[in-house]
Amino acid sequence: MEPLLKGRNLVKRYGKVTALDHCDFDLFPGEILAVIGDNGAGKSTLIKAVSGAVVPDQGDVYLEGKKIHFTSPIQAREAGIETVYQTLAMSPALSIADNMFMGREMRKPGWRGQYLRQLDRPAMEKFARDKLSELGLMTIQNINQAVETLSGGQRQGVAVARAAAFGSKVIILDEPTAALGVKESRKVLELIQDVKSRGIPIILISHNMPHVFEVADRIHIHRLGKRLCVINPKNHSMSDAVAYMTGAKEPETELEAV
Ligand SMILES: Nc1ncnc2c1ncn2[C@@H]1O[C@H](COP(=O)(O)OP(=O)(O)OP(=O)(O)O)[C@@H](O)[C@H]1O
Repeated sequence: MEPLLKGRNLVKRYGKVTALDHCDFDLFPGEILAVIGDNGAGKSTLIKAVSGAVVPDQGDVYLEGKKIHFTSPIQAREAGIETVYQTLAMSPALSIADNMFMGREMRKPGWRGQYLRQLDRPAMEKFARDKLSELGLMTIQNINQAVETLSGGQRQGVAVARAAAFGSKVIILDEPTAALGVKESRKVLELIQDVKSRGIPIILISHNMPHVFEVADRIHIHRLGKRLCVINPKNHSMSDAVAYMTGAKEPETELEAV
């Protein structure tokens, strides 16, 4: 099977620091791929390099087999790759519906939308409500509620719903459960499974091994700027994964147990 998103020989240097050191990457259709690694291993840089937030110094990125050259995250978004960063990039004072759109607002039909740029609020609210209910997030009662009044888990839910609404090909989640409690993390993990069941592959960066082992189909282990190996969580323990990550143990082959 051909990877949906593929990176080959990616290099990114920041001065003397090599954040990506001839790194390969593969995401296959329909899978949840976790990316794990120690602090500073280069996980965020890798994800940025495949989603247009960083332009690699060397190497190639392919989407559906075609070479791509994203020079901004907007281009990646337009190609169907949505990223939810840890910081969420939401406007707390704006409503849930407004946050769902952020730069992709729906305009009224006809001249009022085209010339006066008037927003089609009822259509936007319906779209936001539909997307949240598709992902089982209808505990949120009021779509016009400001995002700052939501709990951490609900906010993360809105961010994932936004990504799922617009990310037609790939969704990238950077530490989606890092700031959440047990119950809220559970909801986000369920959301991730829901998105997968709708056929959209997910890249999940996380330091939380139980969460990674619960949802991932494959685990890309990153060390010193490159892919060390890819493991199948069914055939490896969490302590194996941590040992590979930290260098306490070496895998037998790069694509071990894919
Ligand atoms: N914009 C930048 N300028 C300079 N150095 C950077 C920049 N971004 C990342 N780096 C460096 O590149 C290396 C890899 O960083 P990166 O954030 O990709 O790691 P990470 O695996 O995501 O780490 P963490 O788990 O701590 O978030 C680090 O040494 C980091 O200091």
